[in-house]
Amino acid sequence: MNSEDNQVHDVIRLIGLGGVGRHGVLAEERRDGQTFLADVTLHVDTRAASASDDLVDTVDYAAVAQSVVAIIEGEPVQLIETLAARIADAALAPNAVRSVEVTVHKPEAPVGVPFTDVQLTIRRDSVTGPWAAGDDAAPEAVPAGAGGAMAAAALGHASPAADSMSPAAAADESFDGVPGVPEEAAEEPGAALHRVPDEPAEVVLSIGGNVGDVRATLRAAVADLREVPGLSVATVSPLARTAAVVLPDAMPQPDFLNAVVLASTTLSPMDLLDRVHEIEDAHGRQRRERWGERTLDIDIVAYDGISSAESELTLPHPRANERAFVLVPWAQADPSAFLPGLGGGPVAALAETAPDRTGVRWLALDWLDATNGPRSHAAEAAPAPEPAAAESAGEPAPPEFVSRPAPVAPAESEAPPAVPPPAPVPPPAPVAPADAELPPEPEQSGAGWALIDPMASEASGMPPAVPLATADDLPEPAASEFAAPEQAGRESVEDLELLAHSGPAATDGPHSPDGTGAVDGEHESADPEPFAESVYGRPAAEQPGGSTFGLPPEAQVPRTDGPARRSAFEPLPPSPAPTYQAPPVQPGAHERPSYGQPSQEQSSYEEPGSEQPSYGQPSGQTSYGQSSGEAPGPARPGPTEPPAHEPPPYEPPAPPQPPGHEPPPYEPPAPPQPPGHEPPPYQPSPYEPPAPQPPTHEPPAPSGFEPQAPPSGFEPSAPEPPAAEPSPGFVRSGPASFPPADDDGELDEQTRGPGRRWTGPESEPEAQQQATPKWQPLRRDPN
Ligand SMILES: Nc1ncnc2c1ncn2[C@@H]1O[C@H](COP(=O)(O)OP(=O)(O)OP(=O)(O)O)[C@@H](O)[C@H]1O
Ligand SMILES: Nc1nc2c(c(=O)[nH]1)N=C(CO)CN2
Repeated sequence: MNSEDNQVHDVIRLIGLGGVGRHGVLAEERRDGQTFLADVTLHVDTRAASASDDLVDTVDYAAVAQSVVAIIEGEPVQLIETLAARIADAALAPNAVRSVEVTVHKPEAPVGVPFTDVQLTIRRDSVTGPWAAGDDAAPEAVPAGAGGAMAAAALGHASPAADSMSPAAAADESFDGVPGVPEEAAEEPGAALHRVPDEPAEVVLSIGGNVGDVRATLRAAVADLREVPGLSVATVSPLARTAAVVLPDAMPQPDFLNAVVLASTTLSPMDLLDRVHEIEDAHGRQRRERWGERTLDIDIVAYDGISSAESELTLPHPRANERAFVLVPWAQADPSAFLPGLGGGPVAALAETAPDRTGVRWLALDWLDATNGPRSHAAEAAPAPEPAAAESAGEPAPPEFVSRPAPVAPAESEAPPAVPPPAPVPPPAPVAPADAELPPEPEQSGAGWALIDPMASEASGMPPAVPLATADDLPEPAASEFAAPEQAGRESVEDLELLAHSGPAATDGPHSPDGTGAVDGEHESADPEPFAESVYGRPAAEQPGGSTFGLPPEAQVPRTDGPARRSAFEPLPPSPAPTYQAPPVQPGAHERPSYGQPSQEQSSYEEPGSEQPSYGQPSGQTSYGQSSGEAPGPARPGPTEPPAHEPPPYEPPAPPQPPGHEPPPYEPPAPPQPPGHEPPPYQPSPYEPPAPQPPTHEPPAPSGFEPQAPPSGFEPSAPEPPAAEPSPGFVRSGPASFPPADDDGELDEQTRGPGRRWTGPESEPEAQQQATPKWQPLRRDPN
């Protein structure tokens, strides 16, 4: 195959796709709507389809067209830039589409002078990621320095070298060739995929699933990966529960459990792909539909510096840069990780702007057993049958017995260990390095849970991350956990499984998107607070504070160490203010420039909740193109009323400050609102239950473990102004954690726990505005 073979000039054009949308900055635009049109050009290699005459070998343009119109008519956004980007994302979704050009027309824009049209054209590529919106010239040549140093990329680590490409190499990259692919790779397309590396190549794999006993499957998958000859697993990330990212107009799916595996390999990329497919198959993976429900999905996120646009193995994975369900756990495993390729960048920074970032509900440390136990082989793990798509989630797998939760097995290779960020950020390594002392066995210490702050309020001017509790706030585990750690572990696993199966509706109570995750009504009706109950092995009512010590489920991270290690929780940072006040609502305040990435919304009004990555589903239900005004499809039954004992917001006592403890890094406030832009009334998405009304309360004492610093290797692009009045704010975990209220709008004592008060936002939309997730690395107890 010569380089000519790699030049793809085929395009499918969809012209004049239109609808009435409510996009725009002005209230009238939101209220009245206007015509938007989109022209979409799909770059597709049609050779396979022309040979086979089969639709599966190309892109179904009708499906793309419908997705585009759904986006136009769907969730309002302010800017045509945003609209165009969403359309491009949808158009890029089909595997066959290599790149797209999208022109958005807004012929009725309130310009104030006679005009014919306003147009924005953007180009996006499935490999190289976004180009600058509105750049007419872009991208005949891929811009230099855009992160495409494939060969030089120190995969998995932020490094200047990894973010640079020689101008010559960049200039040689034609848009009509393979964007982002170095010249030598373009000359021999696919050749690199079959090449055995001279020395072990660093690879990043993402694993996930949402059917069956997912945690058990992922455990077994990790064990299987460890057994692959030529593959050496170095690090396994924490386990993340994530809202399913689904295709536009697709049925909602149960939440996923996701993790990332860092490894090194002497296998060629294609051989590695074959091995991971074997493991997928061994676990009952069926490929009925793209982005469908699955027992196990293993993607090769990156393979050293290899770049490939081949559809059978695209490297880096073309959507990894926008997937929080990959980026968040990856950043936890390696805070300095760097995703190579155009559209890549520091993984931690990408995670913070990923569209589905609020879909990451929690992270679990130490989710693997020490040896991966008897289920270390795929063959030994009875694959969960993948049910028909419509029924899959309705058949929860039987509870999986797990001998004990324990730390991740030791590293086996020289692949990159977790890199501790600079002080005062603690070593984030969520998994034990090879020579790490293993934490106490559960028999000695009892099962416990680490707490993190998955989503700190940015609008409040808080430090980037404020943990939620001190060790003292952790309840003692039930005696049975000490006596029968297996049982405790089993309960946790059941819970994880339940969560993965039942979706947010079952676990997040009334704040979950209605009907998206509840599969059969069984779990949520049987146990409206399964998380809290299963964590501690006793009813929530027996927990301090009447529930899981008041923490929202998203803020809880299961850990397998116990009370003996609790003292290792870091002291809290100094309180920026003596008392909490819920920060004032600042529309748009949740948006911020993130490590050099521009934030369009900063200077203009943004609708509450629009920071949500869900493309129409603000509750973390990421569904590209789902219209907020539409019914959520054939929703599965889910609870609509708040359970009586929804976990109240956590209000830990202020801990003593250690000498020399530095205050948390400064987090800037949101820019002021331009005058005259009143927020429109809040419109809950169809996936979102009615916002409960919490009472106004005095906030609790500040809590947290320690401040967070950005992962090493990158800095914010510009210094940010100080907050006028730094608010200690509250910590919340996204919309799903918003507390329920009684009929009178008050949290009752059972709900909030004795002596606890809600101090957070006064309304769900307010909470939405204040929620922007910032993930700080989980900390492993050094003891
Ligand atoms: N980086 C990659 N990792 C795994 N598979 C890939 C990759 N690039 C291309 N593929 C190809 O994609 C095909 C479909 O993969 P898979 O079923 O995992 O897709 P998916 O999980 O539904 O979607 P997505 O690729 O967006 O995660 C695979 O058979 C494989 O040949
Ligand atoms: N949360 C979540 N959503 C997804 C996932 C996944 O692993 N996690 N995988 C997909 C296709 O690979 C599509 N959507």
